[in-house]
Amino acid sequence: MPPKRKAAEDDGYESPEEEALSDQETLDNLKQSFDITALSKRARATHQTDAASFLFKKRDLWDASLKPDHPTRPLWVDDDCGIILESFNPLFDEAQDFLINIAEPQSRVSKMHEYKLTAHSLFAAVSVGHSTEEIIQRLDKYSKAALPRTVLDFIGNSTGSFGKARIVLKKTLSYIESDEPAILQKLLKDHIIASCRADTTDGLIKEAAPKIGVMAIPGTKMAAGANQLAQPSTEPQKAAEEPANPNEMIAALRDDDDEEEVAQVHSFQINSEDREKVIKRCQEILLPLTEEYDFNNDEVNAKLDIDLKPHAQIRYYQEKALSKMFSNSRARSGIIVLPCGAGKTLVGITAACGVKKSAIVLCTSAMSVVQWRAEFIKWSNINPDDIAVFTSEHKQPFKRNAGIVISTYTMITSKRNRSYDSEKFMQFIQSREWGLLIADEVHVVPAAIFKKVTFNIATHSKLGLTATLLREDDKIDDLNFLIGPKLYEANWQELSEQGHIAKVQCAEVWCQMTPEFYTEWLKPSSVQKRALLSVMNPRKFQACQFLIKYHENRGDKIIVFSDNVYALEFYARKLRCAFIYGETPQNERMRILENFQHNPDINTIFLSKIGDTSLDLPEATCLIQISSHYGSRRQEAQRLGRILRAKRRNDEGFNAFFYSLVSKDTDEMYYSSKRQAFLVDQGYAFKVITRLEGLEHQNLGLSTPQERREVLMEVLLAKEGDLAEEKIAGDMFGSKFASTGGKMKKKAGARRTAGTLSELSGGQDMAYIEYNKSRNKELKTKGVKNSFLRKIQSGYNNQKKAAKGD
Ligand SMILES: Nc1ncnc2c1ncn2[C@@H]1O[C@H](COP(=O)(O)OP(=O)(O)OP(=O)(O)O)[C@@H](O)[C@H]1O
Repeated sequence: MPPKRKAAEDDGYESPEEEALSDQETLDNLKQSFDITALSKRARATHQTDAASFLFKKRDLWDASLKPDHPTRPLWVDDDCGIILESFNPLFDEAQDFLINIAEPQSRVSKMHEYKLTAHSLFAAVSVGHSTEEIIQRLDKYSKAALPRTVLDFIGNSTGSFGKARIVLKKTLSYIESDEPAILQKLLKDHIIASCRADTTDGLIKEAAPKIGVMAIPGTKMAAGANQLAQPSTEPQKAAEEPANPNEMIAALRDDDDEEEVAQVHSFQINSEDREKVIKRCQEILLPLTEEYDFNNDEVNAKLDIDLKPHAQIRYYQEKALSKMFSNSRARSGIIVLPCGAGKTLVGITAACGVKKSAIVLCTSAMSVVQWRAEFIKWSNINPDDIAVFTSEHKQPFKRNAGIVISTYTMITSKRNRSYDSEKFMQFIQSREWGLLIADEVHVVPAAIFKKVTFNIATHSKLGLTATLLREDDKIDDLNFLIGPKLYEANWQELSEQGHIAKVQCAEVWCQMTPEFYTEWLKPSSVQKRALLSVMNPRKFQACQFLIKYHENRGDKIIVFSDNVYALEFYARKLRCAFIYGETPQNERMRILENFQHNPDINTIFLSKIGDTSLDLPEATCLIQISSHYGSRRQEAQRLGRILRAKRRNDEGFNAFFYSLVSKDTDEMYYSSKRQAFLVDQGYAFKVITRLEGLEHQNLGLSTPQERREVLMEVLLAKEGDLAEEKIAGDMFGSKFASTGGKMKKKAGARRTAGTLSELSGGQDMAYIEYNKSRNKELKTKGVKNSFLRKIQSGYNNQKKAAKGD
């Protein structure tokens, strides 16, 4: 055996010699690597000060540059712009608040969070007011080691060119605006941009810059605007939880007014029809424009009479997200990422109340359109007649000068077979300017579709809403250009700890295939046939029936999801439950959903993938997935979202349950771990249940060989149509994903631990997280009614005062 290297040279990575270790040694080493005491011993032997640093590749570099007080600092930055943040560090909260502004969260498991600095994240950082110096200075403050040269260069190069110029509409005319005239001169040297110039001014247009709104005021308790970030609070979490007194904030603004000099802003006008061309060109020459709407000064478009109702109190994270959009009394286009059920709809409605101009909301399905309309009426004082719904069933525009249109991407973009009424409605949309476009579930919208949307809708600002900025086809970056940068992304675990979304126990239940089904599965056949055999596995059926009984007895309301409609119908009929899929008429859907919500005898419903998104069923507390779409992380997260909004989430010890039933030794196992990757990155752990205790003593369906053979025969005789993916009218994106065949970006696999059902449901040593009820109450009672909107307005009033020279 070759001599082993000395411990002092051991860098934690295998050398060829080490690969030759005997099996026993490898096993011992493996055991050791999971033993924290052994890790510490090993670290001491190699003269290291902590247990983990030797695990990182760049140890030598970090050894040389580690700061003397590094244990008190919360993060590591590697030279590929990766950042690892310790969530147990006392500076965690403020470091996290900062990182969320400048970097992309990659993974946020319980002890370590991973971020990455990207050109887009730095662009977003600059667009919400961070300077290059501030980013470097704060990153250095939190870093355990000196920042690598490559990182400094990357930040310098990216921020040096990003966000320096913006495209704004003033009185419906388009301007390129900047605080630095040199930037505009540089742009005008480009012949394409120069050819799009519309004004004949000699030089540049110069005017007083608008006052920065309340989000940028030092000492503001709530907002996470630029200045607040520049001067971090020592109690960031507290700051987030306690809504500020609006009067104090307005006073702070006034004090501020007296001291500051009036800054200048420079601009030149471009032809409105050349907007896209200029935006594209600026991206090509690495001077991308931010897009902002000066809605307060838009006197051309009619004002929309809309405000939040007094009972609407936006939560701190919703306000944080919105403050990124409205931080200088203008509406900045971009994307807000909040977990499913965290209230993206109210964020969109609040944005519409802030802009107070006609707005258009685009959703992925007609069902979401209905829900958006209901939410507008619930949360805002808008006159219902000012909301026009544009779907295949409704095509009546609003009558007054300003209003809201709610529609689907399909209605706006598909030209084929448009009826006369649809054509008329489209003309209505195309003939006017919109203050705000809200793009719901924006991650599913293909770039080509979104281009059609922007072509059809002349809008001053765009707000994209999503829970998972994830696409299996890796085209997510397109959104940065089509809508704008990501403005905010919330932390799922934090919101669930605070009771805004439910705490969920996730489990993967392995179901052995019955011999006769597995024999068929092993035979050469189509992917779809094998998939159907896996879903229709009688043991999976029994597991599903058992879990339904178990959870109904606990008082849960259960949604069973199946992508495969054949299986959906079979399971639902056999278990005498209602089911909804694409072809279920709207009124029947509503009847089933209403019964599920209010009828104590209807506790389980079956849904096809039409229920994946936007379905607001706060009664649901348990979710069972029997068939799903390949390895789609997006679908897994969205399905989980159906129970994150559980009404009972603040009951003491309450947990929602998410089960994925997987037929053992089939493709389902592979896809299941892929699907879980995103949720694992959000800090969820999946337990694997290999045996459902008590299942054998239950009187379950498909228990006789005769019954099982019959089902097998049915499956084998299933027609092509029964195997095919469900096509949903209005869901133009589902088929797109089918074409990816479940292929996806390489991502970390799921973290799985062994477990039993009783452990999950609290029978054994499950550690329930007790929701802090009083804190949630406190959040509610201390919320300042419509304070956010008042702040937008107060920022504007101060701006007007400044302009008048008050
Ligand atoms: N500030 C708030 N105060 C009270 N209830 C709220 C607030 N924000 C959201 N909710 C409620 O939370 C639930 C979930 O909100 P919503 O449907 O907007 O979630 P979502 O983020 O759009 O989810 P999904 O991505 O799954 O569509 C709704 O019942 C909504 O009324």
